[in-house]
Amino acid sequence: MIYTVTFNPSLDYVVQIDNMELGQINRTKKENIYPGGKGNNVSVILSNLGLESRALGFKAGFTGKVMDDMLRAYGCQTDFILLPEGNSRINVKIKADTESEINGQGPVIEKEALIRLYAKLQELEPGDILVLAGSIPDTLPENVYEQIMERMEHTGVHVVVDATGELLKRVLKYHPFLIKPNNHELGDLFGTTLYTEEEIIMYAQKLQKMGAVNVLVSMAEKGALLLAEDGQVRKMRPPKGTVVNSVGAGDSMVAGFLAGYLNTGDYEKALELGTAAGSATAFVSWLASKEEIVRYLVRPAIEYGL
Ligand SMILES: Nc1ncnc2c1ncn2[C@@H]1O[C@H](COP(=O)(O)OP(=O)(O)O)[C@@H](O)[C@H]1O
Ligand SMILES: O=P(O)(O)OC[C@H]1O[C@](O)(COP(=O)(O)O)[C@@H](O)[C@@H]1O
Repeated sequence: MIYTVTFNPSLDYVVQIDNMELGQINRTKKENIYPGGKGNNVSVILSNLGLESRALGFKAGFTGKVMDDMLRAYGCQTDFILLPEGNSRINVKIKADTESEINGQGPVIEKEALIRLYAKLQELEPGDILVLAGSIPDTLPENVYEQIMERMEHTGVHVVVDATGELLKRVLKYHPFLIKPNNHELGDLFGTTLYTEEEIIMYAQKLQKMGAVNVLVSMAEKGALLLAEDGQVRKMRPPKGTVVNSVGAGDSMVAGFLAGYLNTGDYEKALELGTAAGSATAFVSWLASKEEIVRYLVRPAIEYGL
C-alpha cells in the first residue's frame, strides 16, 4: 500500500483574474475549490492512474471536513486525524498575468495528535511506500520528518520525501528512496543559485552522497533530471503546451514517477511517466486525469502498466 502524509493539507481556492491590481478591488473571472496539500495531490494522481493509496495527516474544522470529503469523492482512501481546534487552511492561488500564491499557516498540531500519527505509521508493513510531502506548520519542530524516518528505519518501508530546507536535509541520513526538490529548492539547500544543468547535477550528486537513493530534480518548463541509484543521470524534456495552472505539477510528477516505477521497475519509464503527469497537470486547470497524462507519454500507455 502507498501512504501519503500531509501535515498541513488545504482547500486550494484557485481564482482567475484579468488585470490584477494590488490595492484595488479585483473581480474574479472564474473560481474553483480543490482539496490541496502535496501528499493529497500525490494521492489524487495515484488514484487517477489506478493505484490505491491512503491519505494520512491532520484535518481541522469545516475546511478539513470538506477537504476530506472531496478527496474521497475523487476516489482516495483517507484516514486523517481530527484536530480539536482551528480549521485546515485555505490556500489562495491567483492566476493573473503571473501566478501568485498565498499559503496559510494552518492549525496547531499538539503532541497528542502527533503521537496518534506515529501510532498509525507503526502499522505499515515491509514493501509499503510512505510519501512525506509538503511543509509543516510553524508550531512543529523541524525534525518531524526525521523522527518519522527514524521510526521507519529497518521496517522495509520505502520513504519518499518532497520537502524543502532543513526538513529535507535532516532526513537524508535515513536514505529516502526518492526526493524531489525543484532546481530552486536544490540551490537553496546549499545557499546558492544554480544556473546550469552541470551545476544542478553536481548538487544533486551531493544529496545522493548525503544519503538519498534517487534524486529527481524538477525544472518546470525545462523538464527534469533524475540521478538514480544505478549511477545514471537521465534527462527529460517536457512536452510543449500552454500552462493553465501549474499548482500541483511537482506533486503530479512524484505520483507519476512512483506509478511508473512500481508498474515497471524501470527508472527511464518512471521519469517519463513523472514528466507526463507533471506537464499534463500544468496544462489543465487542476490535477490531470489519466487520459490527460497518457496524451503526453512517449510510448504506448501499456508499456507503463497503464
Ligand atoms: N511550464 C511548464 N511546461 C511544461 N511542463 C511543466 C511546466 N511546469 C511544470 N511542468 C512539469 O511539471 C514538472 C514539475 O514542475 P516544477 O514546477 O518543477 O515542480 P514544483 O511544482 O515542485 O516546483 C516539471 O518537471 C515538468 O515536467
Ligand atoms: O505544504 P506547502 O509547501 O505549504 O504547499 C501546499 C500547497 O502546495 C500544493 O500542494 C501544490 O504544490 P506544488 O505546486 O509544489 O506541486 C498545493 O495544493 C498546496 O496549496
